[in-house]
Amino acid sequence: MIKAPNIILVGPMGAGKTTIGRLISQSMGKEFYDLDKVIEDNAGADIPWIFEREGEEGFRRRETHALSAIVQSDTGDCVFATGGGIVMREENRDILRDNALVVYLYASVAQQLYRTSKSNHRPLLQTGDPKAILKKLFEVRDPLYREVATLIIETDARHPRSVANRVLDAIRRHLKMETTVS
Ligand SMILES: Nc1ncnc2c1ncn2[C@@H]1O[C@H](COP(=O)(O)OP(=O)(O)O)[C@@H](O)[C@H]1O
Ligand SMILES: O=C(O)C1=C[C@@H](OP(=O)(O)O)[C@@H](O)[C@H](O)C1
Ligand SMILES: [Mg+2]
Repeated sequence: MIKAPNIILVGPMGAGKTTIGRLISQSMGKEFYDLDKVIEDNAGADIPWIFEREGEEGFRRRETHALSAIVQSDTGDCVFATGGGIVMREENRDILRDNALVVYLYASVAQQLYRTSKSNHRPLLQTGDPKAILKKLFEVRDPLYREVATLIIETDARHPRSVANRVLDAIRRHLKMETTVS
């Protein structure tokens, strides 16, 4: 069995990072960590509260601290789901590139909008037109997701299980290629 590195999922809000991360961790028999949950556990408060009391800057500081603490200190290889803004800081992008096999879950803005429409747990989408906000974020972040990605998986028009299977197949192909080349 080829020892897989940490698998880290990146992508916009609603791409399915939390959902798919849990599914692939079960299939791979690995621990699953959702970085947003780690941040909330560390803070003893939920993300809307952190944004409210410490601003987005305070949340980003917590996000970088959680990422570096959990990814670099981790002993076994795990599956991590990150928050959609993880790629905004260069130091986060360096940590991702240096410590993981990064999977970019691509979703169109239409799908992002549809999949986030029922949740009010995303502060960035509570203050204005969510479609316009998601579009603007996507223009800035899509190139950054591609910069750190080892693999890119399309999620539109695919059920979570189908996306998870495609992620697993792509990881297996990548790791096999790596061992044959090295
Ligand atoms: N491939 C998919 N097809 C349909 N719905 C999805 C898909 N992936 C995730 N979802 C749904 O979209 C919502 C957001 O998923 P989530 O995993 O929280 O995304 P993220 O962590 O990337 O923001 C959830 O209700 C989830 O069930
Ligand atoms: O895109 C972003 O900046 C954010 C995405 C959220 O995670 P999900 O991508 O899991 O919704 C969460 O980290 C926070 O609300 C900020
Ligand atoms: Mg999530």
